[in-house]
Formats: sequence, C-alpha cells, structure tokens
Amino acid sequence: MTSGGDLLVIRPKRFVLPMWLVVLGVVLRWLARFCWWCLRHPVAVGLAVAAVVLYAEHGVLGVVVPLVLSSAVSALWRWRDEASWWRWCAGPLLGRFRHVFVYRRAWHEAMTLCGLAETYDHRPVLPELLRVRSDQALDVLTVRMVRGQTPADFQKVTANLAYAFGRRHARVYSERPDAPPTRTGYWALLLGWVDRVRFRDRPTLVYLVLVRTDALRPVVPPFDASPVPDFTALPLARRENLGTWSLCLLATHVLIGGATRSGKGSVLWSLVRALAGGITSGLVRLWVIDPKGGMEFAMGRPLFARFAGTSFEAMADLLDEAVTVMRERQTRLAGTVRVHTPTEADPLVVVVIDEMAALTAYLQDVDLRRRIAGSLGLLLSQGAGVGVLVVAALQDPRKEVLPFRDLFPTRIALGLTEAAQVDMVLGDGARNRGALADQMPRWAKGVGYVILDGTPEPLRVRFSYVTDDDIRDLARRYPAPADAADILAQVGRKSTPEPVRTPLPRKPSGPLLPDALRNLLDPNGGSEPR
Ligand SMILES: Nc1ncnc2c1ncn2[C@@H]1O[C@H](COP(=O)(O)OP(=O)(O)OP(=O)(O)O)[C@@H](O)[C@H]1O
Repeated sequence: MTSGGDLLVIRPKRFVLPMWLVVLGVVLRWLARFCWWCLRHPVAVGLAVAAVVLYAEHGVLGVVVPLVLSSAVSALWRWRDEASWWRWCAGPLLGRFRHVFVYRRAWHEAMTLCGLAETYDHRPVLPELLRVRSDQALDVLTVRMVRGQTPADFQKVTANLAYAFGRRHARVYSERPDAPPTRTGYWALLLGWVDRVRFRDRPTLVYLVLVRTDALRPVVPPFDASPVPDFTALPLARRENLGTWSLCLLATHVLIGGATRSGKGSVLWSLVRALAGGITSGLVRLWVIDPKGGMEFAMGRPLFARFAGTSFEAMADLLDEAVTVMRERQTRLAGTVRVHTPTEADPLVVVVIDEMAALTAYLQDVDLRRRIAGSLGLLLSQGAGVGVLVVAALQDPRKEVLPFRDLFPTRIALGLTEAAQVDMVLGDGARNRGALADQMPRWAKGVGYVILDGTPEPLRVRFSYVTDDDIRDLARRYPAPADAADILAQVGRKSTPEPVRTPLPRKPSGPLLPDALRNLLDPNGGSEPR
C-alpha cells in the first residue's frame, strides 16, 4: 500500500539565463529583422541614408532643396507623360504607402470577418498580402491563398471585400489582370524572357482589384472614328483603369441586355461610330431594324445600307435577305476559306436590331413571328463565319423572350432589374464573379459588364455617349455609298456550283433474284434484257 508520504516528487533542474544574455538575444533578433527589412527595401533605405548624409553635410537646405527639385521634376514628368509617371513613379509609391497604412492594418480583421481565415493546428491561418500596386484608379492586391482555398472562395465574397476596405467595387482575378506587354526593339528578346517569369502561371495567388477612384463616373466622350476600322479592336468604352475597351467584331454576334433607359442606345451608337470609316469606304454595310418606329436610329439613316423601322413585314424581308446573302457566301466560299475577310467587294454585313423582343416575342402576327424566328436562327447559327453578323439589344433576356440567347458568343450586360438576369445575359456564375449589373446606381447610364476573351472574370466598362449632334455629324460625314443597298445584286453573281461527285466505278454485279423469279415478275416476260 502506498501512502502520501511515500510519493517522490521529481523536478527538473531549472536553467535560468542571465539577464544580459536575454537582452542581447532580443537586440540581435531585432537587428537581424532590421537588416532583412533593409535588404528588402533598398530604395527606401537609400533615400533615408541620402537624406541623413545631406542633412549632416548641408543642414536643412541639403534636404529641402532636393525635395523641391524632385517635386518639380515629378510635376513636369506628370505634365508631359502622365501614364508613365503613374507607372514608374506615383503608382509604386502610392502602392507601397497603401500596403503599409491601409491594407496591412485592416488585413487580419477583414480576412477574418469575410470568412477567409482558416484554422489549422488550433492557430488562425490567413491569406498573405504580398504586394499592392496602384494606378490612377485601382489598387491591385496580390494575395497568397491559404492551402485548400480556391479563387472561387474569394470571388464569392467580392462585395464583402470591397466594403471591408471601404470601397464600392472589387473584382477577383485568378490570373494577373494585366496582359504581358508587347516588346519590340533591341531588348525585346531579353525583356520577353523577363516577362515570361513575371507572367508565369501562379496557381497559389489570387488578385484582388479594388476600385479606388471610380473612373466610370464621368460621361465618356465618343472615340475618334478611324477611317479604316480594325474589326478586331473597335474602341467602344472606357475601362475602370482608364484604358479603352475594344470589341472584336469578327466572326461573332453581340447581345446587349439592359433594362429600359440603361443606355443600350449608347452601346449601339458607339459601335456605329467605330465602324463609320468602313461604312463610307464600303467595307461594312449596316442593316438596321428599329422596331420602335425609328425612334432610335432614323436620325442616322444615311449611314445605313438598309433600314426598317415601321413595317414588321419589311423587317422580316430584311432578315430573309440577310439569309440569302449568307447562303450565297456559303456557296461561294465553301472550300476556300473558313472565316470571311471583309473587303469592299465582299463587305461585312452587320444586322443591328434594337429591342429584339419586339420581333421574337411581342409580335402578334404568329406567321410573321415564325418567319422572323427562322431567319434569325439561321443567321445566328451560320452567319458569323461568312461575315453576316447580328448585333441585338433587348430588355428582357428570358428564354421565352429570346430563345436564341445562347447563340450570341459576345454578351454585354448593362443595368438589369433582377439578379437572375445577370447570369442569363453573361452566362452562369457571372454575377458571383462580380458582375453586379442589377445593382447599378442611378447615374450609371451606359455602364455595363463584359466578359473578356479567354478570362472568366467580368470587366466593368462605360460606353461612350454619342449625342444627337454627334449622330447628325456622323451621318453627314460618313454616309453609306449610294449603291450600298443593293448588296443582293451580288447574289445574282455566278456562284461556284456544288462539285458534282462522279460515282465510283462498280463491278457489274449479278442479279439479286434467281432468273426464274425475275422472268415471272417481268411484265415483258423476260424477253427484254434488263
Ligand atoms: N453612355 C452614356 N453616358 C451617359 N449617359 C447616357 C449614356 N447612355 C445613355 N445615357 C443617358 O441615358 C438615357 C437613356 O439612354 P438610352 O435611350 O440609350 O437607353 P436605352 O436603354 O436605349 O433605353 P430604351 O430601353 O428606352 O431604348 C439617355 O437619354 C442619356 O441621357
């Protein structure tokens, strides 16, 4: 039996460090951290050292004079070339400042409250803020995700992140939002290699873009109409980073969804303006259908090769004729090219339809509606490759109203009335990825979301506003050629006939029926050879 008195208490001998050693350890640790910080921030350290040396040598003037001089140079630089000033001077400085004083301070709280902090081994694990780059309008945060997270986790809480950092708009990209620059000249090869490293695929990172200054608030003036439009990049809108968003109008149809008075007209007119040079030279023919009796487009009538604004019969005829043009081109180009290249002899035909639902859903004449639906279906499914394109605007993107929604490869969503409509226009999941087209403020006429080629993340843009005076001016300066309407004359042109297939020689084969039965069935009694 064991009693309390029998217990043996064993205590390890405590090793007590002397006080001076503890202090030395702490000092060494901070010194090592400071050296590491200096190594990582050579510019800041260099400037601080230079300031100290100048102060020691020349007193206060030694610091003030360089400061004034560098401010003057900076102002001059900004005046001469603001873009490069932001890129190389103001952007990095502002980004550094905001990294330390804005984002790092609120990071822990924001990540935890937005549900992006995880727990591992009883310790909180946070996404790591690696870098902040700023420009005139945006802050781009490079973030390393916690193991097990995906960009979709960030995209789900995009709005929460924006408001957590005191902003209204944010966007989450799984790849770098900026494309690698095009390098030319002597150093192109070397810089190309550097870019390959800078722009390499980094699946552990996510890019959070916060809109600091909403560059889309001011109305965007119309872009210059180029005499020779580049169909792969037609400038239509301003981006959040103050860049220009350009539409590629080759081999694609465009759908514009937007509630009433959201600015669909500005998208269509921006496009007409971008194409204006080609209209006059005969490179593009605009065939316009304006079911609102010509309220939107009649003012620009001289620009259009064909126009239908009052009679639905005429609109159906116009679409039928577009199908005829398409068929003729298919016959002529089959076996020659896979995608049509617009030329003056063989122009790009763009069928512009304002308020498409008037043709597909609200038209009461059922036969006419069916006829229009048939032509539209053909154009949308086969016209893109042969240069007969459809650009259509509509208010209500439901399937019942527009059954061919999925046949439009390029989609633009302006302000919409319901959250569900955003995905109907831009495709599934677009709203979750930040396309909040149903939450447009009242001032945001002509503001919309587009999906960039090759990236799933939506882009917020504002289309240029073409005023009535601009339209009149366009119509005066860029009228369509006098013979533009008779493109159908080309259909009469001799088209390549379908190649005739000569049958392969076949061995003479014997009768399938026995002779006795064949003679029985033959009305001539088998006398005539068959
Ligand atoms: N890009 C823009 N920038 C600034 N204001 C615009 C822009 N686009 C349109 N607006 C303003 O919004 C108003 C409505 O524009 P618009 O008529 O183009 O809208 P809509 O969607 O075509 O309307 P509806 O559905 O009636 O055809 C215009 O009168 C104009 O004042």
